[in-house]
Amino acid sequence: MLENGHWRNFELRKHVKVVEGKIAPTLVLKNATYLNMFLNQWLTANIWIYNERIIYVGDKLPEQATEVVDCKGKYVVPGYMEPHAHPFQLYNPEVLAKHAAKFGTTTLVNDNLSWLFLLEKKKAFSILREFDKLPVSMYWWSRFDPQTAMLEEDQLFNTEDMLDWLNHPSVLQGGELTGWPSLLNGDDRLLYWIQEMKRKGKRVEGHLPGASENTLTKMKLLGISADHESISGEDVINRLKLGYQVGLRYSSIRPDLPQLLEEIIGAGLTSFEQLTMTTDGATPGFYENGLMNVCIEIAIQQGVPIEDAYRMASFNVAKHFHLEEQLGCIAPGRIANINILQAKDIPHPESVLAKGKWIVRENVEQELPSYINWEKYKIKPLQFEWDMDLRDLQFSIPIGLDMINDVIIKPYPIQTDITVNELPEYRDDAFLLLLDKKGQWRVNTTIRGFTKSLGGLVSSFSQTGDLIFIGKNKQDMLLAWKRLKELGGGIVLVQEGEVVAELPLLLGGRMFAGSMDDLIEKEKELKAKLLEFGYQFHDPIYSILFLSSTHLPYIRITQEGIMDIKKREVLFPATMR
Ligand SMILES: Nc1ncnc2[nH]cnc12
Repeated sequence: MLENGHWRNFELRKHVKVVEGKIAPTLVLKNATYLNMFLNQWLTANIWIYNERIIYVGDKLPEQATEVVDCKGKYVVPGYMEPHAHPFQLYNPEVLAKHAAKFGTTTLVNDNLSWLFLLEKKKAFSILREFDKLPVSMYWWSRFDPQTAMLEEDQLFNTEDMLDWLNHPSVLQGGELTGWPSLLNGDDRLLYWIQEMKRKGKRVEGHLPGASENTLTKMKLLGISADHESISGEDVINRLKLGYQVGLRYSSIRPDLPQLLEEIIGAGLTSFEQLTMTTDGATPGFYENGLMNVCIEIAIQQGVPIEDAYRMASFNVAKHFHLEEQLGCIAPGRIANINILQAKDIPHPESVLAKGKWIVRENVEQELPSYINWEKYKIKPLQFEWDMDLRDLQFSIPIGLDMINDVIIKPYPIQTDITVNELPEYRDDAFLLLLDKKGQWRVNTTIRGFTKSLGGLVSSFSQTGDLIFIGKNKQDMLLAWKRLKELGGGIVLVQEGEVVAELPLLLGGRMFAGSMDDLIEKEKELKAKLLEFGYQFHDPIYSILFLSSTHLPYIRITQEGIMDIKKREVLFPATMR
């Protein structure tokens, strides 16, 4: 069995016997025109697979094989790799992996932040092992900071645990480093973690939107390997120049890939070796047609040479993470993650193999079992042993949160009377409350731009797992809370005393327990309702998630209180209940 990308000695001996004709391959892809990454050419060969591994690629055919598939006239490429997944965006990592695999993305390199909030370290490591059983290759990051102001940050981020995380064989990178300002300001603990990561030969991902040449240079000196925050061709080229690996983003909040490619190609760039593409944790609806297959299609359309388009979503990713002996190419010894295409320039595979297992076969999806027993990890519907009431809905502070776009928020002086039970529709303000999931504290303010008329929203999906309430009407907000408790977590919308939309998140209050297709439908309904009630932007799920995210400007609502991001100062502390 494949464990962390390695096989046991006796299995390696067996693999050699397959080449010697003493053991039959489990699958042979005959007459396959495949993209050879080392020659950067399409070659024709027979690809022998034994269980999870590619054993032989060449002219010979075995005397026997369990299964032979004739690939004449087809094109065969390595399974696609998403280098930068946030696998907890309403979906859960298992469901995301299965969905991605249907479209040919069979490796995900995943954010670990939600594990830190959901499970203590031992349990988290145990669930990571369970993820090794998926046919999709699942790797992880090790975050260095919670990207919010937390009351008990040291419990999640301390050197002892960090060293265990960065030593973990499934962990390929540190970061993404959203807390880079404190690194620049002299945080030597952070620098130590980064250096340890680099000593292990692993990468460190930056998070450097808008960084100047000066900042990019300093971050390189401090150990940052890569960055995916470019929003212009110039950003991309500035990063490439300094030796960064650059991720071109195509996500629900920043679908920049087409423009980035147009600009870098326009600027004369002809080498794509240092580039990857990422969907950066898009919200479910954005994934309707897949992940990296969609990015490759865009790259081809924008004029990237076809071979480079595939490389950006496979071999370049593997090389960046030092995985090229295992993934990202079709050659002996690699994990059998392989896509079969009907044409070179159509990256949407008609057949997908992951660890040698059919995920899709001639456009027919294969049934996959459930691999993760969430109950075992006590990741289940939320239960609240406390209640809330009108006393929690007291608003008096003078500063509110003004949404500039999906994720940028500025402070504003509140000029509306917010001591009332219902805020009038002709004022933009809505009540905003962050309520401790354990019922100990609360932070009350207002928000502009999220809704014009919605009575009440509650969400247990949030950065820290605490509850976010937004609404115009206190009774509707209380009813939303009541429904959330009945459901055991999720997002609930109430209008004039009626629940008008709900999205149950029964796995720890932050992840959907059903299929990706159902989730996509539910998210669409929720979004349509929010637009109806005057949500002004594109991605309400991200707006909710990032309300507490201190890596974004200018003001946030956190466990500590209302925070001024630039000054790193709590403007109005949380109230004890
Ligand atoms: N920093 C971040 N945290 C969580 N989800 C994200 N999606 C994109 N960036 C993210």
